[in-house]
Amino acid sequence: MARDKFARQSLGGTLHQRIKEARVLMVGAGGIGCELLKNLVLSGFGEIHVVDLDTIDLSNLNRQFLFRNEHIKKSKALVAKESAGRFNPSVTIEAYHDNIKEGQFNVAWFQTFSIVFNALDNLDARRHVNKMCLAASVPLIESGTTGFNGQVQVIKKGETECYDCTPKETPKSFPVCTIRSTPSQPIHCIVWGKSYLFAEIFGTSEDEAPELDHSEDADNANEVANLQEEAHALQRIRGSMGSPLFPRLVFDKVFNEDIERLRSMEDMWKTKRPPEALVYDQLAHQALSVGPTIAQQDQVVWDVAENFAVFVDSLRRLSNRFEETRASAEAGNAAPILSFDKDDVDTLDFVVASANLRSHIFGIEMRSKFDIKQMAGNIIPAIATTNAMTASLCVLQAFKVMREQLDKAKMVFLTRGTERVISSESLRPPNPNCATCGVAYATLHVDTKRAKLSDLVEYVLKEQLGYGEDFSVKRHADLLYDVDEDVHLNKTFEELSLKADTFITVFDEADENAKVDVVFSVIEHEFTENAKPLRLPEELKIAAKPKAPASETTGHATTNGTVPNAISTGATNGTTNGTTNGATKRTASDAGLEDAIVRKKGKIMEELQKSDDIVIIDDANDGVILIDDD
Ligand SMILES: Nc1ncnc2c1ncn2[C@@H]1O[C@H](COP(=O)(O)OP(=O)(O)OP(=O)(O)O)[C@@H](O)[C@H]1O
Ligand SMILES: [Zn+2]
Repeated sequence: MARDKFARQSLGGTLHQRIKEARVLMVGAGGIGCELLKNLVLSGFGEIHVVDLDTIDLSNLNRQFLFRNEHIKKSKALVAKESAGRFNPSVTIEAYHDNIKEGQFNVAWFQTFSIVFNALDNLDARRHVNKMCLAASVPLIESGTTGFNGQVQVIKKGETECYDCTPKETPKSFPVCTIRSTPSQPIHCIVWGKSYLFAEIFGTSEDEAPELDHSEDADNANEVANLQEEAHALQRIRGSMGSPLFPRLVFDKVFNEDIERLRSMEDMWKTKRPPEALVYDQLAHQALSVGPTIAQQDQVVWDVAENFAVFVDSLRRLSNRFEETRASAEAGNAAPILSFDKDDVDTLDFVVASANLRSHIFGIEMRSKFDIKQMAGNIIPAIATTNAMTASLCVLQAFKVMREQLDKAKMVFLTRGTERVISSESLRPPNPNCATCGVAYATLHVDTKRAKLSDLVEYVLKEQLGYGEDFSVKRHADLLYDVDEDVHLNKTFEELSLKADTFITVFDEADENAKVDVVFSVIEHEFTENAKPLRLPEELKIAAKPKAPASETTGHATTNGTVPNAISTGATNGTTNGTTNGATKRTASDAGLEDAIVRKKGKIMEELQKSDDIVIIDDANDGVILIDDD
């Protein structure tokens, strides 16, 4: 019996053949990627390319099941290829231990794929692949999970929303004054412990902390100046590290002196409870009865004396480590710096105790070490089941794209706590004002040694594409040309470093009928000597910019930078989406099922017609699986 008999029966002859001939790209071989690669291999996708820049970590093993203990520190992409390859020897897997943003993965390379799968964990890489798929006109299946939530989005140039069509939330940050002067929640005190106190004593200065938002500094200039002075004073105390007085000096500064100064600013506390400074000697006395194992009790909330004991002890542990690094720095190594790491118990204990002491001062609820570890490490637990379900939904959506049934493809959500675990929404059309997909993509063949910017401006843009006088040409934010900036016109592409795979964007600034922005990707090309040294390889028709303002997006896709993708619990809208009433089922011929099987399945198909839920039927007799997720 042919190995792929059941796959063929389940998928239908046409789709099965397409899958076999497909060349697909999977970016990211982590939590979703491992599951997805297994699914792709077992579904019989003919050629799968896997890109991942990372190596395997111990913490990946609980859910990234293509990896085992012996693979730690090895390339994720290469090990994933090795492990998944064994599931189906007729599938070819190519692995790249590299960043997808590298130049070798250019538009021409993306164009060689039938479909691309994103299994990434960050906005930047996701946005990059989104743009490359638009430029290469390849469909993209975007996915992400966070805890129990998952999401799959089908993106096709010109037909659906792209990843950038709905704005994504940037990582959470807090105004400096909230963290340094007026905390009101445990997270404010945790960020203070981690990004201010720990950083000032053992690391680099707080200015570099991503959690701190300095945009309101100008409005609070006086207080910001005071806070800077406090930080400098703390750095002076850092000089006495190693002395037995060090814990007392730090404690008195941040939990007493600075608090008394804040408390004296009466205006600040008219509507809030003023902070209450702590006294070192009092707590030192109470802490005498605290047991030595308190720091190991991570599920209980420690009282003030217990937090004090852990504060002093972790400060001592960290100071010793710092001194050791300083000694080796003097021996010629890098300057001593410790960084916060949720898995480094000394740094975690210090942040937990400092945050809780500060919470106590401001009348904020204290938290357990376990909770603070999650919050300080921005940890949302990754759940293997969510990854597995999301990866399978990616493949089901890919089937629709490959059947050329984009109208049936859906944005799919996984949520917990709602009536339906899986819900879906129709794909939306592109947002005409999207800066990523509301533009035209084109390639430009160029002999970069001979072609000048003037060839692009005069010959291609004005003569061939009909641009007027008001337009500008940029590479990222660098202005190369506009009507007032013509200094580069006589320079060659090479002189302007416009090498292969560079993107050049042309912005039409005409008052009337302006064209949409065009993104050209430069492709190095050889021309005969007399020919123009650059040309458009294909005819390019550029649409006019839309006139109406963008319609309000309802913002179902929100992302929080650390969270892998466009997910927010409240927004997945589980119960109202994903109605499947009236969904048409695959016909027998479409499915390509053999006659006998169709007869056998007649009853099941009838059942399917009645059902309005996702159905997966496994027939134990002949192994046929009918999957319907319309
Ligand atoms: N620019 C990039 N190029 C290639 N691979 C990338 C890029 N950015 C992220 N990745 C990969 O995407 C994968 C995402 O997987 P996942 O979200 O499970 O993260 P993880 O690092 O494996 O786990 P965790 O972050 O939970 O410890 C990772 O393996 C990561 O290396
Ligand atoms: Zn878009």
